[in-house]
Amino acid sequence: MRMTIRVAVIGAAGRMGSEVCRAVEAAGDLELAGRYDVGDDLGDLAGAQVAVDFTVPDATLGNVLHAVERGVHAVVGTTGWSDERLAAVGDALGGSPATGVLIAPNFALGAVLTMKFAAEAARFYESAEVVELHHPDKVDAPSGTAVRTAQLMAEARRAAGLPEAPDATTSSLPGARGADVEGVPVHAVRLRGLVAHEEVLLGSVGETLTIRHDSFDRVSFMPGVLIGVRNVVGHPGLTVGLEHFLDL
Ligand SMILES: NC(=O)C1=CN([C@@H]2O[C@H](COP(=O)(O)OP(=O)(O)OC[C@H]3O[C@@H](n4cnc5c(N)ncnc54)[C@H](OP(=O)(O)O)[C@@H]3O)[C@@H](O)[C@H]2O)C=CC1
Ligand SMILES: O=C(O)C1=N[C@H](C(=O)O)C[C@H](O)C1
Repeated sequence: MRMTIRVAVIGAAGRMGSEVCRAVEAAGDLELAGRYDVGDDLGDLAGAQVAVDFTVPDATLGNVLHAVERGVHAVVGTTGWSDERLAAVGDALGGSPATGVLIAPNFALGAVLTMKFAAEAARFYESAEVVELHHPDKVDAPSGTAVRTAQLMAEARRAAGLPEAPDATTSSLPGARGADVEGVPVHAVRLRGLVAHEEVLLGSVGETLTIRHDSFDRVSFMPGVLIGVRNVVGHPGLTVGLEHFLDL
């Protein structure tokens, strides 16, 4: 029989954090030990074994370090992770080698598969662009998922020796061609009514391939978050991306 895992949620009053609290409370093998939001003292994280963080890019590193220093595993969905910030987590884990941290830009299983399929397909096409579409209350652009998708595609294109994608643009309004993520243009749409959506566009002469994922409800992220919580306990060190817990 599986032991109950005690979970603390940081950002518990937010859109994702409140959904995570509901999912943890509904899971028979998990116990919601504590809810924390802005201004709260994280203290001992209510004796939790795993802290789940869905806060803001400026707060998440501090929260993760707080957890790791106390030997509390962390599952992190907050975006805005740079190589420097990831390295800081790695350094902290050096002093707490039994602790695991999972940082994933997207916990929706379809979004994880989209990233995988996009990376797989990228080397076969001349042109590659990413469009992400989100609710207008999102504070960062482009989305962490879109940046990761573009990075994976760029890596695959480089490995295959593909040249730069064709683009004859010589004059444009600022932003018209999107953000340049390692040579892959990423476009961000903010629209009331949307939740989280991504389209990967690939093209060669005479054909295009579109890979699209839609999260219509934040409940779509919960199976992935719970997989993260259950697996991070047995995976010491830093894991980036839920795919590593899905045998992908
Ligand atoms: N990986 C994934 O699958 C997903 C990732 N995300 C990411 O998760 C993050 C949160 O998204 P979302 O829930 O929509 O955002 P919300 O703004 O709804 O929630 C964030 C919550 O964190 C609180 N908060 C801010 N600072 C702190 C702090 N220092 N300590 C504790 N709590 C704090 C906010 O309080 P206040 O509002 O008062 O500032 C708010 O309640 C974003 O980075 C988003 O991109 C979102 C969906 C899926
Ligand atoms: O803010 C959101 O809503 C989301 N953020 C994550 C991201 O930036 O990739 C994941 C998902 O797209 C929803």
